[in-house]
Amino acid sequence: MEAVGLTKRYGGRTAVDEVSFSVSRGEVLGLLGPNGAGKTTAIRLLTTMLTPSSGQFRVAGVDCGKPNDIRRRIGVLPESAGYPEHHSGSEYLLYHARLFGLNRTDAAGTTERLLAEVGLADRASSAIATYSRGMRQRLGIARALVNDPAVVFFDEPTLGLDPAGQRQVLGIICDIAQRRGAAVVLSTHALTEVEDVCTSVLILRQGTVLAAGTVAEVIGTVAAQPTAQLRVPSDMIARAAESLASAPGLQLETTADTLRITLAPGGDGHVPDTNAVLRAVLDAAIPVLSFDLEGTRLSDAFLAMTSQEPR
Ligand SMILES: Nc1ncnc2c1ncn2[C@@H]1O[C@H](COP(=O)(O)OP(=O)(O)OP(=O)(O)O)[C@@H](O)[C@H]1O
Repeated sequence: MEAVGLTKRYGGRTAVDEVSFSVSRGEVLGLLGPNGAGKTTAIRLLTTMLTPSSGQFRVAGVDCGKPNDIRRRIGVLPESAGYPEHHSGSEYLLYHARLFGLNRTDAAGTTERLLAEVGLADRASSAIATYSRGMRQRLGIARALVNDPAVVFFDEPTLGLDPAGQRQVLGIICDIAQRRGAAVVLSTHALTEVEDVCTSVLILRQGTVLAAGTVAEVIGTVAAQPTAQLRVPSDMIARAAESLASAPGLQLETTADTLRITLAPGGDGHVPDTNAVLRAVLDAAIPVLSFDLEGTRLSDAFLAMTSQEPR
C-alpha cells in the first residue's frame, strides 16, 4: 500500500497534510503522534470512510478511485466498535462472513478458524455480553479478517487492555503480518509496543510527517547523542570522572553523586561503547549504584520531536 501527498482539510483546518508513505505485505507500520495529529483521519482516508481533499493512494494494488474494491481487500479494527451483545462470538463472525459473500459451509469454516486464531474457540458460543474488553478486541480482529484481507488497519487496538491482554493482541497483530503476509497499519500511543512490533514508523504532528523509517532510523535522527546517567557514592564522584577523563568521545557533567555522560559520535559516526564506560569505572574500583541510558528509545525520539514548537 502506498500514499502520496494524502491531504484532508476540514474547513480551514488541515487534519492530514501531504502525507506520503508505503507499507509492504508482511510489514507492520506504526502510525504515531500526539492527540489530534491526524492518525484516525489518515486511517479513515485509507479505509475509504473519508474522501481525501487531495493526494493519491493505492491499497492492495487498487487505486483510491475504486473504494468498493478497496473495501473488499482490507480489514479494519476501528477505535471503538459496537457489538450485538446477545449474539455469540460465533454467530457474529458467521454473519460477517456471509455478508462478505461466503457460502454457509465456507462461512462456518472461516468462523471456526478465526475464533481459534484469536484464542476465542472455547467461548465461541457465549454471548458477547459476557466477553471482557480483551475478548471483544480479539473478536473485532477476527471480524476484520473474515475476507482474508491484504491490508489490515488497527486504530488503538490495545487501549484499555491489561498487560496480558495487550501482549495477546500484539501477538495476533504480529501473526497477521508474518503468517498471513498482510500489510498492517497500527495506530497507537504505546511506544514500547511499537518498538516490539513495528517494522517501520510514521510520526505525525498536526497532520504532517515529522519522521519516517525503521524504529532504529527514527531514533537515530534525534538521538544522535545518547546520554548516560552514572550514579556512584558521592565521595567517589571525582575519581569516577577521572577514570573517564581520557576516554575518547565522552563529555562529562558532574553533580553531587551523578555523572552525566554524553556519548558523542566520533568522526566515523561511531558512538562510544557504553560497556567500555562501565568497565573503566569498575576497573577504578568504584561501585556503580546505577547506570541509565537515555536517548536510545523510540519514546526519547518521539518526545524530542513532538515537544518542539510547531511550525
Ligand atoms: N469531522 C471533523 N471535523 C472537523 N475537524 C476534525 C474532524 N475530525 C477530525 N478533525 C480534526 O482533525 C485533526 C486530527 O484528528 P484525528 O482524530 O485524526 O487525530 P488523532 O491523531 O487520531 O488523535 P487521537 O490520538 O486523539 O485519536 C484534529 O485537529 C481534529 O480536531
